[in-house]
This record gives sequence, C-alpha cells and structure tokens, in this order.
Amino acid sequence: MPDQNTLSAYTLHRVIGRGNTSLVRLATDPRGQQVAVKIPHAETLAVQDSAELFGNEVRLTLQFRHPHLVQGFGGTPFGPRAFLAVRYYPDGALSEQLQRDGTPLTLDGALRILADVASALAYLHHLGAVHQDVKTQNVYVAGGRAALGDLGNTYFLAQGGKVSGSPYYMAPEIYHGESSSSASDVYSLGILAYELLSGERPYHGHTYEELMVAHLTRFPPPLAHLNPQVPRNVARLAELALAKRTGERPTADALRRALLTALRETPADEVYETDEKPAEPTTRLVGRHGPVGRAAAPAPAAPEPVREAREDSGFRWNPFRRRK
Ligand SMILES: Nc1ncnc2c1ncn2[C@@H]1O[C@H](COP(=O)(O)OP(=O)(O)OP(=O)(O)O)[C@@H](O)[C@H]1O
Repeated sequence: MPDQNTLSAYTLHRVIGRGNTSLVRLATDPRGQQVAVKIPHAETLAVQDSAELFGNEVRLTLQFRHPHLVQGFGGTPFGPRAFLAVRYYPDGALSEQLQRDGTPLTLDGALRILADVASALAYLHHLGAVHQDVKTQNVYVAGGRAALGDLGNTYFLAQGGKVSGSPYYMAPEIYHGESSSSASDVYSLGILAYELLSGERPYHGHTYEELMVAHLTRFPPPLAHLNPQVPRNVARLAELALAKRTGERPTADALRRALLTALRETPADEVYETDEKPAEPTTRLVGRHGPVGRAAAPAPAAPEPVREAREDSGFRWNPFRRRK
C-alpha cells in the first residue's frame, strides 16, 4: 500500500475548489476512496507565514481526531510536494450550500449543525486549543451532520500563537488586538447560531471599520424576535455567546448540551481518551490580529512528525462512554 503521506499515492481528478491558500482537487486514495486533496498555491509556499499556516493545518488535521472535525487521511506539511488529503464533501462548504440552495435550513437541521460544531469546539477547547476561524466557509455537511475544517489558524494556548479571525465572526477582544481564547471561538459560534437560526448575520458592514464598530458597540435583536421557533434556552445561550465580555459567554460544551436538549436528546458527557494531557492554558499570548480576512501565522503547534491519524493519533474520542 503506498504511503498516504506522499502526494503520489493519490490519483488527482478535477478541481473542486480554490481558496486563498490552496487549490482543492477531488482525488482517489490508495484504497480507491474519494478524498479532497488540498495543494498549496506556489505563492503560499513562497511566503513563510502562509506556508507555516498550511503546515499547521496539515499537522493539526492529522493529529486531531473527532467526528465533527474534518477528517485528515494523509499529508506533507512543508516543501514543494506539500498537500493535505481530507474527507470529501460533495456539497462543498456550508456557505456554498446555503447560497446554492437559497432556502434556509430547517430548525432541526440548523440545531444539529450547531450542536456538531459546538461538539468539535468543546473537544479542541478541552485540549487547550483555539480554532480561531469558525464560519460557514469552514463548516462541511454530509447527511445533515457537520464537521469543522480549516485548522490553519488553530493553536495551542500553552504554546502561544498569532491572533486572527474573519471580520464577520471576530470577537470584540480580537478587534481590540487582545489575545484569543476558547471564549473567542464561542463568540464566533454565537454568530454562526444567529446566521443559521435566523437566516441573517447579526452584524453588517461594508468595511473592516464598520464591522468593528458593530461588534464593539451594538447588540443584535433577540433571536426569539427573529425566529420565535428557536427554543428559549438555545436563544438565551446564543445571545450570551455574543456578550462583549469573555467571562459572560457560555462554554462550547454548555451550548452543545442546550442544542442537543433542543433536539430532544439527552446530552452525554463527551469523554476524550487521550494519551496526552490537555495543554495547560497560559496567560502569555503573542501576536495581534492580521489584516481583514486573513490570519497571521500561528506559532507552530506540537512539534510532531506528520502521521496517519487513524493509527497513530494519541486522541481517542468515544461518544458512548459517560463520565462517572
Ligand atoms: N473536504 C472538502 N470537500 C469538498 N470540497 C472542499 C473540501 N475542502 C475544500 N473544498 C472546496 O474548496 C474550497 C476552498 O477550500 P478552502 O477554503 O479550505 O481553501 P484554503 O485556501 O485552504 O482556505 P482559505 O481560503 O481560508 O485560505 C472550498 O470553498 C470548497 O468549495
């Protein structure tokens, strides 16, 4: 069986997407299974910061393992043959799906996507990591279930990293140039919740400055006014997620529980079986946010060689085990 961490192991087919960092092609892996292969643009590799972002995405995608993070199969973080093979989503990103369909999600469909993203964030936060780029462009949905992708800006708090985000989703503290934290991800999740549950983003603006003013000074209308069907506790927590002060926001796990309860499920504790201890958060953080829409490079995370996640990853996620 060819080594899944070399690009030559994949048969490349048509281009399915193009982002700022990479070209994405449909491919078949050595087992004949369809995958999406991300290949960095030449310009990405030529600039150290953007090459590091791509390398970071490759390493973390292969390191983390969770049903609601886009699954990585193999990759090479650096060099002219750098690439990342991930699960293929025929409908593309959620942003594209929403634009194409033109119809809003059903209430349960939106609650489910949000519960899945909240679950992925709770996992990252448990490990001491911050995603920093929660938005519809980075959510992928298949069969109604969602996975969060694009870990390029993700970093471990204990190791420090550059703060970044996308202006429509960025928390007030990031606009202030302060450090990001799990609460900043929760804020972005709150924006996503508004968007999916009401069909509208809570804050608008044509420029970075207009969006900054909106995020720093305005409050969105109550979710219940926009969509009276949204369960009361979900609306309350989604509004709290948009609190200007980080300490007033709920955790991703509290949102996950409220969303599952609204879906008439009993939320179980998620147990993360891991060989490694979650990184200890530290107050020392570096960096300021970068230009609109594009992140500065995070500090490299765990200095591990790229591995096939399935066999080697230390993290084992077991949704069925309850914590005593
Ligand atoms: N796993 C996937 N399955 C299907 N389509 C995908 C997948 N990953 C990416 N795409 C398609 O490729 C496009 C570009 O991907 P993505 O946004 O991840 O690119 P990028 O250059 O790495 O990111 P960025 O623009 O944030 O730097 C997406 O909008 C989507 O249409």
